[in-house]
Amino acid sequence: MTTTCSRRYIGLQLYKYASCRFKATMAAILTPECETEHVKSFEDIPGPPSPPFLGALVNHFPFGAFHGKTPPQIYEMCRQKYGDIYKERIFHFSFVHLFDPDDFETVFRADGKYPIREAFMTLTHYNKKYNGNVQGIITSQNETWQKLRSTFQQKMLRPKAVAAYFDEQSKVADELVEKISRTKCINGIIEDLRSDLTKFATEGIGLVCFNKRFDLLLSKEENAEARQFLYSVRVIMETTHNEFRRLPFYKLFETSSYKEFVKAKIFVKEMANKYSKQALKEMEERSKDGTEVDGENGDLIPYLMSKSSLTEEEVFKVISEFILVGVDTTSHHIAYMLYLLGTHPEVQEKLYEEMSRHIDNTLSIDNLQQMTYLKAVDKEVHRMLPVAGGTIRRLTQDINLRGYHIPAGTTIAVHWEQSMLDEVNFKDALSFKPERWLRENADRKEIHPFAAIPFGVGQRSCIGRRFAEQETFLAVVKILQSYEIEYVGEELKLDYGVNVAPATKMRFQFTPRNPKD
Ligand code: HEM
Repeated sequence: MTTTCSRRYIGLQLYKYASCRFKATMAAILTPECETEHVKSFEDIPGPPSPPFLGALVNHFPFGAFHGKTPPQIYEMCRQKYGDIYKERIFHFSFVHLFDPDDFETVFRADGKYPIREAFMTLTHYNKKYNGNVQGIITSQNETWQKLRSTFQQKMLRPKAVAAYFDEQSKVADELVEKISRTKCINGIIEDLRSDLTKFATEGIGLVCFNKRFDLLLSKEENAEARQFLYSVRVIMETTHNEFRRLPFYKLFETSSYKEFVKAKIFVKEMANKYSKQALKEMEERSKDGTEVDGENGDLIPYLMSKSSLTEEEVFKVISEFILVGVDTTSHHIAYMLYLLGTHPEVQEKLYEEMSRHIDNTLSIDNLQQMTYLKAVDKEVHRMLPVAGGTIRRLTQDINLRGYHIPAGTTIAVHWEQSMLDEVNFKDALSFKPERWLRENADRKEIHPFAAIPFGVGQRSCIGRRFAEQETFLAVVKILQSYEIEYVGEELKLDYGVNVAPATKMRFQFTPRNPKD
């Protein structure tokens, strides 16, 4: 009885909290007319000099204030100077930069029916020019985006659909462990784990997209297609990043870097098409045996190609996007998790103890679900070393932020990388403390729900999240089952491209838990 009452009480408090927040947010979105006179204009928002035409881009030129600085250094510099909101103009686009979780909440709640995120401009342009303007989930907007998103989401975010890949992903994780045991030198050291983690994540995407293995981890034969594929992904990501802060000459004529991009894109597209068709053929075989194809038995893509209202071109497009955004994100995140575990032996030991308590012989989905410390470690890794430092939204309606009027059409940059390391939001923010995420920790309630959102929020948040989590958990748990790990490389440096990548070699020492290994 007491428990029921206290649950009701907590429920009521949560409801009050949520409705208060909602009212406050709505007030920020829709300011009554009588209050608008106190609202400052968009022009009043402070920010770095943005001279005509090039705008704030000039700050990145040699002798400019931002030259040679990393994006987080630039954001921090501007934040110190202008506060928790500042604006800059690049060409004719205005960007408003935000750092406070309350403001993130206002922006995401104003997302509307079709949240707009205009990133990957080179890809959008490529699709217009070379792909009959068929865009994927990442590059499309409005109704087109909604149609793609809702069709894929129905299957990709369902636990059952993700669980269907567990056994195969588990085998890939075993191969990663085997690869580590074959590669490590006599003293257990692997000089750089990054390429094996990329191969591991590529296998993961191969499974999700085509139910196919590329055999990249253990095969002794050189796989030329895979090599070309990995190279192409790199070219696409690098060009996408580099072109973002350049004049978009590629729209007028094909610059040499854009030509490379197109070549790489065509390669990925052809590969995606080839394997999608193979997967479809296999599905047809399975259907003949009477096996049901429902998109939840590891047959997601063939299902979408044959049973959804999407065209083959649309499905292929989305698949090639998954390949682009699903490999580096997951592999970098696993690298960061191993890095933080490898530099915090006490956390590693606590995680290993939890694993020993939950896993008997073979690792199952239920085991993973029960491991609360593993999930806390994962969250804390995302907080300290996020693969994506933030996201952007183009406002679909006017809002007020921090007393300023922000008109619809403005692009907002939400910098959660800064909010996640801010002492205001997290006690002892620069320390790796997974315990802060445990339910029994009273401080957890103090964490603002929008302060750490590494997969984004709302309808436009990451659609591959569950796959990425399952893959990460499998890799880390299986490695720790066999080895105690220590990071023995140089101080970690980061490379800020489309994703935040480890720029230093990921050098680890693997000490077998069982001395015979
Ligand atoms: C650790 C791994 C990953 C991280 C941290 C991550 C993070 C993100 C973030 C921050 C966004 C933007 C969210 C927003 O704007 O609100 C996003 C979008 C997206 N992600 Fe991921 N992601 C990961 C793995 C994956 C994987 C494995 C896939 C594919 C299987 C994937 C597919 C996508 C897609 C398609 C979108 C665009 C969604 C849309 O626009 O509707 N991601 N991801």
